[in-house]
Amino acid sequence: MESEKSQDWESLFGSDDDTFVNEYGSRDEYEEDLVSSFFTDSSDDDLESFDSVLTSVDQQSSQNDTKKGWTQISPSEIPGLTYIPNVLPPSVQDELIQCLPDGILDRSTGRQAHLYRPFAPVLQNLMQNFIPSAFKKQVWEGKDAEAIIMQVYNPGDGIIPHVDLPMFDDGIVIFSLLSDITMEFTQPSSKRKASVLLEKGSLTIMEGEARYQWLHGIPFRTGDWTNGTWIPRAQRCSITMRRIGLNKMFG
Ligand SMILES: O=C(O)CCC(=O)C(=O)O
Ligand SMILES: [Fe+2]
Repeated sequence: MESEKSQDWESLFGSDDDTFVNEYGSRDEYEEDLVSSFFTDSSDDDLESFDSVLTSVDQQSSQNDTKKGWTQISPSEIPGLTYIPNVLPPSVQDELIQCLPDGILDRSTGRQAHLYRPFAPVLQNLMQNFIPSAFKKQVWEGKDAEAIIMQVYNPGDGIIPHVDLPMFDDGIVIFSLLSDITMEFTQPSSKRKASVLLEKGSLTIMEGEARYQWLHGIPFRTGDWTNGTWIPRAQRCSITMRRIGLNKMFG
C-alpha cells in the first residue's frame, strides 16, 4: 500500500520556509526535489489486500467508527470549509480524466499522485473558470495555483488524517471526479469530527481553521454509508490545487 509520503516530505523539507531557502539554492532545484520525493507512483503490491472479502469488514467498521468520546458535528460548523456539489459537468470531468498518464486507470490499487507542470490547457481552464473568484481574490490574492496534483483512488484506498504541509499557502482546492468518497475532518484538541461526502463533480475548499487546525483524511475502505445505505466506491480521481509561495521564497 502507498505509504504516507507527506511524512517523508516533512523530514526532507522541514516545516518552515527558511529551511527551504537554506537547503535549496534555486526554485528549480527545489521544484525538482519536490516532484521526485513526493509525487512518485505507488507500487502494485498488496493487490490481494483489497479483496472483496474486505467489504463486509469495511461496512462494519465504517458504521461503528464513532471514536470514543468524540463529538460528531456538521461540516458547516468547521470555519473555512466550503463544499459545493455539482460544479463540474460530466463532460468536463471526462476531459480532465484524459490528462492522466496512460494506463493509470487500469491499475487496481494504490493511491497514485501525479504533479502537473506545466499545466495542460484543461487544467488551466479548470483553475480559471471553476474556482470561485471571491476565494481566488481573497485567499490566493488573485494569483493562480502553482501545484496541481491528480490522484487516483481505487476502492480500498485512502489517505491518513493529516494537515497539508505548511509550505503550501492557505487555500487548498479539491475537485472530485468519477466516484463519491467520504472525507473525515478531525480536531484532536476539541475531540470533534465531521464527515463530508465528496461527490463526483464537487469542489471542496479548505482555508484558515479548516486548513490549519483540522486534520483531514479519507478512510481506507471499499465503500461509504450514505443515508443508511452502503455505497461501494468506484475508482475516484481528485485534482488538488495549491499555492506554494515560491515567489515569496525565491523572488
Ligand atoms: O484526494 C483528495 O481528495 C485529497 C487528498 C489530500 O488530502 C491531499 O492530497 O493532501
Ligand atoms: Fe490533504
